[in-house]
Amino acid sequence: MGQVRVKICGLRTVADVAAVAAAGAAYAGFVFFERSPRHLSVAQAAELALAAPVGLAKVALVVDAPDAVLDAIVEGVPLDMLQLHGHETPERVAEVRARYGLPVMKAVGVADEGDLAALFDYSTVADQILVDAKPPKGSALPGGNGLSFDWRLVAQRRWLRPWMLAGGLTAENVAEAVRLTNARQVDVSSGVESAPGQKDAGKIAAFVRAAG
Ligand SMILES: O=C(O)c1ccccc1NCC(=O)[C@H](O)[C@H](O)COP(=O)(O)O
Repeated sequence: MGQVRVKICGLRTVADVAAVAAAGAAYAGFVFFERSPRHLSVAQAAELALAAPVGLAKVALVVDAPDAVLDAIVEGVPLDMLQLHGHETPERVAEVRARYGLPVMKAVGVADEGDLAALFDYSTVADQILVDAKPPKGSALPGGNGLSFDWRLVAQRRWLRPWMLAGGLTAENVAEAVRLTNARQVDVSSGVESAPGQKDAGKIAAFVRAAG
């Protein structure tokens, strides 16, 4: 594993999990959002999670999920972290942490300076922060859109909790993103795909190498 910890999000097959593990990524992300081409059922995610080697952290991504949905995911899938990728309030983040006893990563969309205060607010309650590009208005997906934001907005910033940089990262630009922001963790989905929802083992390996 390199110095920068990598999360590959939106895995759909056991072969994806094997590719992520072989590349040396730290986290594997499973998406539970029906409109996404990366959506998994609880049974599908359980199969992938059970195929993950020790040391690869398994993250379940949900969007404004009610307790009943989270209950089913947490009961059915062996997990290491929950990622909240909707409009969950800081109070909801605290509630989810307390209810499930799992670390919670809150995704925060960034487009301009005005979005930075939310990063601080969530860093007081979440275990980690995912600093992602804000989805364009009317976008079908709250994340996984392959769009970057201006990395200079978060360059060299510090928050109270560990954070990951996301949004439009690829093997070609991740080293520059890390250099500019000093991110110690990065997250990618569409940048390691050959088509929406189709992970590419070669792109995964190249991305993890390039992240450093
Ligand atoms: O990936 C999805 O389909 C998705 C659906 C609903 C909410 C969030 C989603 N992805 C979130 C992620 O963690 C992505 O890895 C992150 O937004 C970066 O995506 P990309 O710009 O495609 O690398």
